[in-house]
Formats: sequence, C-alpha cells, structure tokens
Amino acid sequence: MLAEVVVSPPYVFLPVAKSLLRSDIKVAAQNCWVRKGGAFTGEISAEMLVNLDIPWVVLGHSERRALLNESNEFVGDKVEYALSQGLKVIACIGETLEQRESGSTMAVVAAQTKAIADKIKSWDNVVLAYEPVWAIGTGKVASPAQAQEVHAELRKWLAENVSAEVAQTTRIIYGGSVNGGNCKELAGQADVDGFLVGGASLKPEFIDIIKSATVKKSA
Ligand SMILES: O=C(CO)COP(=O)(O)O
Repeated sequence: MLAEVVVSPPYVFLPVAKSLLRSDIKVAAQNCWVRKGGAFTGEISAEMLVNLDIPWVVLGHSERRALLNESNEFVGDKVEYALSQGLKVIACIGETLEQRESGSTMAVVAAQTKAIADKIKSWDNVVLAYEPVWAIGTGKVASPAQAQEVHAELRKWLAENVSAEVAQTTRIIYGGSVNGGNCKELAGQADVDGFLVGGASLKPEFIDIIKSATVKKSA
C-alpha cells in the first residue's frame, strides 16, 4: 500500500508548496478559524483554504491547545466546521508529561476525542493524530509499546463510543520525535497507521519515514 503524504507548512507558504509538490502530495494548513469567515482580523477561515484548493487542515495541535488556550470543545467546533466546508482534518490529541505520570493519559485523550466525536456526524475525512506533548520536538519518542497502547485504546474508544466501522477505518497516526531511525518499529505496531512528523520532515530522512508506511504489521 502506498503512503498518503501531506505537507503542512505555515499558511504563507501553502501556495508555493502546493505549486512545487507533485500532484499526489497534498498540502494542509496548520490551523483555521472556528466558524464561518467574517470580521475576524488575522484569522484564516476554512472557506479561504477551500478557495485556495487546500484540501487538508491540522486542528488541535498541542501548541495551540497549550499556548492559545484552545479547549477540547473549541477544537471540536473547529473540526465540525472545517468538515462542513469540505476540508479533511488531521485532529491532534495527546497528554502532557504530568498527565502521563499521574496515570491520566487515556482519560485525557478520550476527553479530547469525545469533544470531537460529540460534534461530528462522519469520521470519513478525519485522521486522528496521537501526539504525546512530552515527545513533540524533544527527541524523546514514545516507545513503540507506549504508542501502540494508546492507539489501541483509542481504537477501542471509537468502537465503543462511535462505531466498530469507524474504529476500523479511522487512521490513527503518531507524532512526536519520529525520525528515520525509529519510524520502522513504530510503523510496525498494529494500530499505528502513519505519522505526523515535525523536525524530521525537513530532512532527507523524511523519505525513510514515508517508506516505513509500507512496513508489515506485527499483528
Ligand atoms: O508536533 C509535531 C509536528 O507538529 C511533531 O514534531 P517533532 O516530530 O519535531 O517532534
């Protein structure tokens, strides 16, 4: 199976990235406004992205949750509106180190996922990105077992709270210090369906990460 590759530069580089990339490699915005566009100076609406023929948007990145105080409900609203405009969404969830150490990882990611599930009717155009905050840009990647454990729990959550079909078909990708060296083992985990890559996407090893998507699953 070929990997689907989506590149998500800052807004201002979207048109140039789109014009330079092969047509089978799509682009994603890193955010968009929560509702219909209007007098929201400085915000980029879902409609604007659609007008520019940008098919994907990343929503709920941990930096936006933490630094811009985006709540679970706000992220859910954003996902709902972006989908309603025809965008495909990479919805990010993940726990902080403090939350992991206190044993609340699953409660945190389930609440983040529920806030999205409560708002949307279809998961067809949603990719769920599990990004433990402690692993983003830190060089501390989740172990394959840690990633698999959360991905499997998320799939179970989807099966129990949305539907068995959605659980089976929704891609759950992992993000946080993925690189050319650790991607194969992570990709081999049964419930890891791909990656959200930061730093390593700017390096030649991004090719190895893309290729790892074809790794045979261990289960
Ligand atoms: O969150 C990420 C991308 O937005 C992950 O970043 P890193 O791969 O650099 O850890």
